Parts: sequence; C-alpha cells; structure tokens
Amino acid sequence: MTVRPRRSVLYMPGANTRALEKAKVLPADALILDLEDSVAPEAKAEARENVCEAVHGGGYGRRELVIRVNAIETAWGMDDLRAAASVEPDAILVPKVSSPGDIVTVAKVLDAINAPSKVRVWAMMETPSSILNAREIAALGADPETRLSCLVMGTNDLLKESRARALHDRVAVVPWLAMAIVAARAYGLDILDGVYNDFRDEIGFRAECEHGRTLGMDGKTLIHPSQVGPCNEIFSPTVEEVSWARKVIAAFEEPANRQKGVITLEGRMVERLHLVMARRTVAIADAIEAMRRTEEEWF
Ligand SMILES: CC(C)(COP(=O)(O)OP(=O)(O)OC[C@H]1O[C@@H](n2cnc3c(N)ncnc32)[C@H](O)[C@@H]1OP(=O)(O)O)[C@@H](O)C(=O)NCCC(=O)NCCSC(=O)C[C@H](O)C(=O)O
Ligand SMILES: [Mg+2]
Repeated sequence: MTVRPRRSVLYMPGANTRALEKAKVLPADALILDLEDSVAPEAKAEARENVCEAVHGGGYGRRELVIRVNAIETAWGMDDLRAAASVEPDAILVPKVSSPGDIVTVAKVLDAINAPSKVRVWAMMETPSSILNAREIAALGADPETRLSCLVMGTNDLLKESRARALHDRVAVVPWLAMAIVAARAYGLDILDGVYNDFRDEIGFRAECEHGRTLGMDGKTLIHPSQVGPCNEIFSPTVEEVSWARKVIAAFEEPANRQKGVITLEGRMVERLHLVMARRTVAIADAIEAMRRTEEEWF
C-alpha cells in the first residue's frame, strides 16, 4: 500500500518571496503557493511570476507543490492556469468550486494545453454550493481524467457565505466538514481541514488539529510556519497506534488466523476491517519515516 502523507499543508502568498524561500526548509508535507485571496489585485501578475519561478527553480525537496490559481472566470484565472501548468506543479488548487463543472472545465483546459497527467487538481470546498454538491464533485475522483485527487476545506469563505459564527467548537462548521469527508471517502479522495487564523494561539490550534483528525481529516491547511510542527505531530499515527497496528497485522499472519474473519487480540475483537485500517496506519508511519530520512540526507 502506498500513501502520501498530507498532514501539514502550508499556504503562502505568491507575492511574498521571503515566504516562498523560507518554505524550502520548513517540514511541511505540502505547500500551497497562493495566487488567490492572499494576493492583492495589483500584485497578481508579479505573484504569478514569483510562484512560477519558485516551482520551476525547485529546491523544495520532497514537499508536494500546489499552486492555487484564481477562479477561471476572474480576470486572472486563465493566465494563472496556463502559467501554473507550464511549470508542472504536483497539483493546481481550484478556488470557489461550486459544481463538478468547475473542475471539468479546468481539467479540459489542462488537457488542451497538454499539461502532463501528473499535474493533479485539488478542489476548494468553500462555497455553500460546494457543500450541497459535495457528492457530485467528489465523484469526479473516480475518473482519473478529471485529475481530481484532493478536497480542501475553505472554512473562512464558508463562514463568510453562511454568516455563521466562528466559535472554537466549530459547531456551525462540523456538518459541512462531515459532508465533505464522507463524499471524499466515498470516492477515494484525500481531504484537508481549513485554516486556523489565530496563529499565535498554539493551544487553540492544537485542539482544532485534534478535532479535524477525530473527524477523519488527512491533514490541515496552515498559514504560518509555527503551525507546521504541532500539526505534523497530531496528524501522525501515535507510537501506540502503530504498535497496535503491527500487532493486528502479525496476528492475522499467524497460520491459525489466516482463514479467520474475526479474532481476539488482547481481549478485543479484531476483524479484517481492522486489518485494513492497521495496514494503512503502518503505511503512513513508514512513509513519514521515509520522508524524515530523505530530509536528513537532503540537509
Ligand atoms: C499571517 C501572516 C500574514 C503573518 O505574517 P508575519 O506577521 O510576517 O509573521 P511572522 O513575522 O511571524 O513570520 C515569521 C517568519 O516566517 C515567515 N512566514 C510567515 N508566514 C509564512 C508562510 N505562510 N509561509 C512561509 N513563511 C512564512 C516570514 O516571512 C518570517 O520569515 P523571516 O523574516 O525569515 O523570519 C503570514 O504568516 C501569512 O501571510 N500567512 C499566509 C497567508 C495566506 O496565504 N493566506 C491565504 C490562505 S488562507 C485561505 O485563503 C483559506 C481558505 O481559502 C478559506 O476560505 O478558508
Ligand atoms: Mg477561501
């Protein structure tokens, strides 16, 4: 089983060259180089150049590189998409998705300009329509030609559009997160939680990471370098989880259990569905360890 950890996914404004440079040494699993909401209209063209230069120039090691473009119907959208595709990032993040058509249109443009199929598409779930259409949007993930591989929650825009209150328990946000999570899982997509704006509040941030992980998120989008470490920690399988997962795998490998659907392990019922979960836990832990080793060699 191969999995790509996406625990920590850090945004940075495309206009901020210092941040683009600094990100090369931050232990984030993925970086989103933003051309959209963090970039003022008068800085859009320059940000596009910075971001393309950064991706083309490389130096980001094992980090997944994602460019967030402006929506295709905006004045910058098509130029962003063409420029982003030309430097072949791992993915292009489409903002303000409302319906499957928004993703299909982007995929068609990418095909028309012969962007290699390794350039995937990620979708921002941040409009009320995206939540209502979560199933249909996620279903595109079943067709590799649409390139869709990940959903990203845009909780700031959802709060704005819904006029809900941004409280620490996220009472208004949870139903949207849950709808998007089941849609992602139904069609084999990864899904990332929204950002925590109060970046100096580590306690609140940690609580929100735990909350996202409990709901089933694969990782969290971030806005500041200080958030990367705690986020990696919370979205990594714990030592206890990995140890239990290895025991489950070993138990089912015993000759007496190979044909069994259910066994007892340390007083607990364990079924083959737990074996599937255990294999995933170990695969993620192994992938994290492999990334750590690569990083050591890199520096
Ligand atoms: C939030 C910030 C504006 C804070 O910036 P600043 O006050 O400059 O922070 P610091 O002085 O603490 O910075 C310390 C050093 O770290 C670098 N830095 C800061 N942020 C980043 C980053 N995101 N990536 C890489 N490096 C970063 C600074 O350059 C300092 O470096 P040095 O000078 O060498 O010490 C700022 O953090 C920021 O701009 N964050 C990202 C904002 C962003 O991208 N927003 C858009 C995405 S969020 C969103 O849109 C969500 C979604 O769409 C929704 O609807 O919810
Ligand atoms: Mg947004």
